[in-house]
Amino acid sequence: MKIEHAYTIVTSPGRNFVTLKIVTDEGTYGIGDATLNGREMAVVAYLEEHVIPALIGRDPQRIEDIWHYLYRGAYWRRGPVTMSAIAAVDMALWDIKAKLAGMPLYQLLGGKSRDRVMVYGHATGRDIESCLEEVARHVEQGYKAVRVQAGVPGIASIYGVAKKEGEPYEPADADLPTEHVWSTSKYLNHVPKLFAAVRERFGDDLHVLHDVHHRLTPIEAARLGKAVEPYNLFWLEDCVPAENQEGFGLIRQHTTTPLAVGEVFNSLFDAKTLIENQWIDYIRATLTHAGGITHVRRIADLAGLYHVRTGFHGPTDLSPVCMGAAVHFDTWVPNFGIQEYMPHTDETNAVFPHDYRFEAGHFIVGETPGHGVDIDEMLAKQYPYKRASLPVNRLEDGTLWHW
Ligand SMILES: O=C(O)[C@@H](O)[C@H](O)[C@H](O)CO
Ligand SMILES: [Mg+2]
Repeated sequence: MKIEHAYTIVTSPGRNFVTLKIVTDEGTYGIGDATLNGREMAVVAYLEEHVIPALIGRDPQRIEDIWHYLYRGAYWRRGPVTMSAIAAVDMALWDIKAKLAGMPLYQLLGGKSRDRVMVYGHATGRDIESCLEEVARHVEQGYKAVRVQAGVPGIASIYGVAKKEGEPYEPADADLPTEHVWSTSKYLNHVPKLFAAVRERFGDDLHVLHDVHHRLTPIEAARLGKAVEPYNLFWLEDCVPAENQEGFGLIRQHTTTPLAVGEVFNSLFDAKTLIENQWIDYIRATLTHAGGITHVRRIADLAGLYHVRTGFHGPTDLSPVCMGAAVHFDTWVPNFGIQEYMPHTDETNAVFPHDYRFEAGHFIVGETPGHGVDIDEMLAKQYPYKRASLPVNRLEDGTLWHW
């Protein structure tokens, strides 16, 4: 069996998605998600110019060999563009292998470790009261876990909170990056009040999460972790940027609030020190950005040795292809923690028909052979690419510098 052709499909049914399709000489095909929010076309060029020509004629069943061929063959190791491109190939090849076996992907990985996977949704609001209403709406929909992000008095707009009341939070900006003004002191004073209000209204059982979006220093994050301890967070996410991994060691000395990190990681080596030192509790690397199933499986295995569980990134800026593959992975992986879930728009769901489903705060994996997600290429053509970016923060005096 040979890879006969492969190509990328760029579509924007509400936001941009990049999909790689690999077709074998026997007619079986697989698809992989290659979406890198705000840098989409860099991955398209990487795939089209460098990866696809090297795939033609190879045996699609040799997933492990192709992974190492692409990783080592690039010479320039790691990086989000490279690893997203490799991930898309890997996801498509696992899709093909599972289709050839006539099995849903989770069966190839080792079968079910659980019947359903818990997800968390996003509640955001301009202020505490409107945020609590959004939490209530999620609870009514059956969610057992909710990420809670509210506006802060004195900060005009905050990344992570919906720009318009009642609309879902959209991570990307149209066109070029917007700039936000950030006040660490106002934020740190406000977050404990938000979680006090959440516990007061919803009681002890609801799992609550919070994302800091890399905006604090280690000692500031330590203070926040301590301050929210009474409210028993499921996790505190990306409380500091993770390039300085020892920063997590400092945070750890001060708080028992569980820590999650890794949505911007693209390899095992970004997570290795954090895991081996038991400085984190949840690893958020995604299949799409960290080299696909073949590589994320290695991260999960290392994590399992140190009691670190998975909590994969699952925003709207990853396509249903990634979500579908992730639900199979989550159903199998022994050290599963939770899965993030931001529902896609109806337009996106129509372009990417899929068989995973949401039920009572969980995802239920499908039984279709492969990862269970397809793409309607005719429909995809109706939504041309639009440039998008992620915003930046400045401190109140205009300073952009912030590790
Ligand atoms: O809030 C989150 O963790 C996500 O919205 C990420 O910021 C986004 O997916 C980046 O592309
Ligand atoms: Mg995040």
